Amino acid sequence: MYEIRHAGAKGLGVFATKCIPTGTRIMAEKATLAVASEGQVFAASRALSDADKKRLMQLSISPVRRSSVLSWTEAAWHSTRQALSDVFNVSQRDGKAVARLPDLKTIAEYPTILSIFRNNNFDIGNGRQAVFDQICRHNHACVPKAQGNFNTTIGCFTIHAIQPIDADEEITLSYLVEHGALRESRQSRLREHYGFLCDCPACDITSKRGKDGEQRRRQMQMKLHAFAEEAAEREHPNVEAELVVMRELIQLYEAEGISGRELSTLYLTAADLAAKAGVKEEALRFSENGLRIDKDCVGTDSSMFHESLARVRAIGAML
Ligand SMILES: C[S@@+](CC[C@H](N)C(=O)[O-])C[C@H]1O[C@@H](n2cnc3c(N)ncnc32)[C@H](O)[C@@H]1O
Repeated sequence: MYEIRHAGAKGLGVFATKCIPTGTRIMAEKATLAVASEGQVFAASRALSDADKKRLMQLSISPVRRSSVLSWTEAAWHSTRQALSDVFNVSQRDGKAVARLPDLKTIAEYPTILSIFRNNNFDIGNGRQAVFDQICRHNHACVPKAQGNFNTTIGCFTIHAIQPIDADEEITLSYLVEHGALRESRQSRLREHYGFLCDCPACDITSKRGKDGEQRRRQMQMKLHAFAEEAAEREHPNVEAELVVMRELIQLYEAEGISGRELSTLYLTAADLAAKAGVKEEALRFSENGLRIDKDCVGTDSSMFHESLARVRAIGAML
């Protein structure tokens, strides 16, 4: 249902080859390389098979990072540290074996490997980051068509359509953690981490869509701030007031086209508040919406979906 092809100035991208309905699992892929910290990238890359290493080296590098951030000093530091830890581990194991020191070619390509890692890694939970062969070809959009989540049941990172996708349309993900952020903050994070300026419809503030979106996001921020300040001053939670804010936030998110687990979380929080406030019908409706969106984002085989299901059951028990 997809193909990887050129996406203009963005490099390669992933495109739908037919209409993809919301909730479809577009990809499920095992990591080529997964680490708990950047310091482990060098060792992990050395452990790859030739075929995996070749695929890793074909992923994209940010021009910004290649030239200014990564240096030979960094490469030398990581490789020396790795060499020392190899010697230490091997001599720990059998007392006499000689560790294989990295050759010059391996050290020379390390800045490239680290650049590739930084430009392509996804959070897979438990403090680990991973790169993937095909999933890493998805480009960013601030209001994306798809979402990626790690599925521990199948040990794969999955990509699900969170909006209907037309044939030939690009399948995009958001690289950002906070989806309701204002344009300036989104742009500066993307520039700093990936070296590009986003020109997605939400970032084009010369258009009505972009201007309206920015206004909605400003409202989201204001509501969240006002709410946090008020909550900090209160001794007991004001369930009704929290519910009002949640309803407004849901409306703003939906109007902006932000879907995915950000929205299901809002719905489930609102369902919980509605149940506590004794607004039964709304609690049921919000629970249903939250669970449906979650199912669309991760699938019923995901532990994330089962956690939400347990939450909905707990809400049901309050009614
Ligand atoms: C994870 S890779 C995505 C796939 C990449 N385009 C490729 O050719 O393999 C991230 C890189 O893609 C490019 N990119 C992603 N989204 C973009 C966007 N909205 N505008 C411009 N460049 C983008 C940037 O160079 C970024 O550093």
